[in-house]
Amino acid sequence: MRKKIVAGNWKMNLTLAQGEQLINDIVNAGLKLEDNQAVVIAPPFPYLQKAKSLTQHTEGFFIAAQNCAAEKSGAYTGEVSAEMLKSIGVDYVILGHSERREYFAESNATLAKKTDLVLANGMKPIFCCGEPLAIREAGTQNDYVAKQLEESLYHLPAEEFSKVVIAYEPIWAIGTGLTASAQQAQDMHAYIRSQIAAKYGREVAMHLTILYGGSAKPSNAQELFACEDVDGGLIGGASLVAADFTAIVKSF
Ligand SMILES: O=C[C@H](O)COP(=O)(O)O
Repeated sequence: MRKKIVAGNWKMNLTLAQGEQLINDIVNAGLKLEDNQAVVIAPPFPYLQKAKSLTQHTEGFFIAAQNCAAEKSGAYTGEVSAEMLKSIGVDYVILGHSERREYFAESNATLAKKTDLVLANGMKPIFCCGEPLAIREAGTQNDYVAKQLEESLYHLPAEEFSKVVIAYEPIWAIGTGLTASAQQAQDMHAYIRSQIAAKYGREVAMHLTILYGGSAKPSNAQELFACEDVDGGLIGGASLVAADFTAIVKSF
């Protein structure tokens, strides 16, 4: 059975005290997760260890970093390496979020390097892809996303690729209140799965977890998660409110 994930990407929000409160509220919400369901919390770097210690005894909870360096180690002031993240117990690393691509000029080639480092350190990448509005309006979103996957991931052998989680996040839906319709999400997720099947075979594609991200909230999560190829969500704004985030988790 495919792994289902609801991941909360806090982005650059909350103080440590607020984050601690939020995690405690989520952990104590009495969520009943099935064996194939996971909750992933992605706080800012300084809170990762705290987040780990608050969640490590709760079944089905994991921690993600929001980014990592493209180099292994050395004179890169301000950077955080994959090895460092592994050493503090991080499970997943979000890579290629559209905000990183746009504001920090992360290219598909850079993301290929980051993906390799995350995998080499025994963690799982949550690899983000998705098109801007102009591409969606031009109707070329499939080609755009296919290129992102090809240039950052297709160098991986099947065994390594199988550890990757993909998050489809149409940029026009992120933080805008404009959610992709369940049909738009399903169409893209099915397309991604078909591309992966063509590259890595049906078995790998059927086991691939593909998350949807972009203004997901309690009122639309159920409809989105009911889609055959949508295996959960990467949640931004709604992950900062315990009641909203837990309601989304309950929509599995
Ligand atoms: O990583 C999360 C996505 O960017 C979605 O953010 P959002 O739920 O605030 O639209």
